[in-house]
Amino acid sequence: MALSGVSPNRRGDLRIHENLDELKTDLADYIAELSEVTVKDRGVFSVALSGGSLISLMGKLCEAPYSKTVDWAKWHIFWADERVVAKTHPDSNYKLAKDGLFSKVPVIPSHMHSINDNLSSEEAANDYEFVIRQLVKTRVISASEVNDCPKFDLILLGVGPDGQVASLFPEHPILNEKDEWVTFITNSPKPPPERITFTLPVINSASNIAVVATGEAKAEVLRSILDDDVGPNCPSLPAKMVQPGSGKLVWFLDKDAASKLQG
Ligand SMILES: O=C(O)[C@H](O)[C@@H](O)[C@H](O)[C@H](O)COP(=O)(O)O
Repeated sequence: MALSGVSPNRRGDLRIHENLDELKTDLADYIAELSEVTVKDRGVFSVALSGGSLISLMGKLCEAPYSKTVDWAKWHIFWADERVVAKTHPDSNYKLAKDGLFSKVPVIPSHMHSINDNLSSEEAANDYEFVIRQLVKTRVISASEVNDCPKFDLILLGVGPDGQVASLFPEHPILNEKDEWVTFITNSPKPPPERITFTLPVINSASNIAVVATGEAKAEVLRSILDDDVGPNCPSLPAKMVQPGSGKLVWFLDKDAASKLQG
């Protein structure tokens, strides 16, 4: 595997790549392997995605060998955050993932669990939580052994330059949400304003979390998130609050994004 560095970090494993091509290959290998192991174990693979650059960075999954070797029919796809717009709108994370990935591989359309785009933000969040609850009952999504949360097999996240993950933004009161699985915001600092998002307890209950960040514009915030010496000064960076209970956390970075990390 062409990596310039794989090192354990107190916030998870850091995989730092020489260039985007290496990162894309490593990310595709990682997802394909988790899919294989999980399908063998549970018969399904529940994966939740964000939007942004993550989707194009996952693009190799649609190429050989992954396009043929991954058991796409066993995937159940969710959105860790979604913009409350029509599914056909250019801002839709569902549309981004469908156009960029899932229209190119044989996933089962009914396994793409997108939000109901006919509802208000609040209703869409409640409805999405209900959908997830039903799928926990039928074991499509596992249940956490330690709390009342769903346990997704894999949650894939990007990071904003402000330390945002999913649609959890710095200083926002929903960072303290403990009871809901899915919540909503109507004042996102990044447009569009209306979004639904998984809450931190749901993200942190996943079996595996992969955070993917590339480019120099992310270097400063990644230092605040990952380096121990700057830790205490930035307590409310959402990406820093991604700390799985018993699951595994892996950071996929390119060398520009990792350029300010000290340790
Ligand atoms: O809907 C969204 O806005 C995304 O889900 C968001 O959480 C994204 O992942 C980050 O903002 C990073 O985006 P980039 O990788 O494009 O910088």
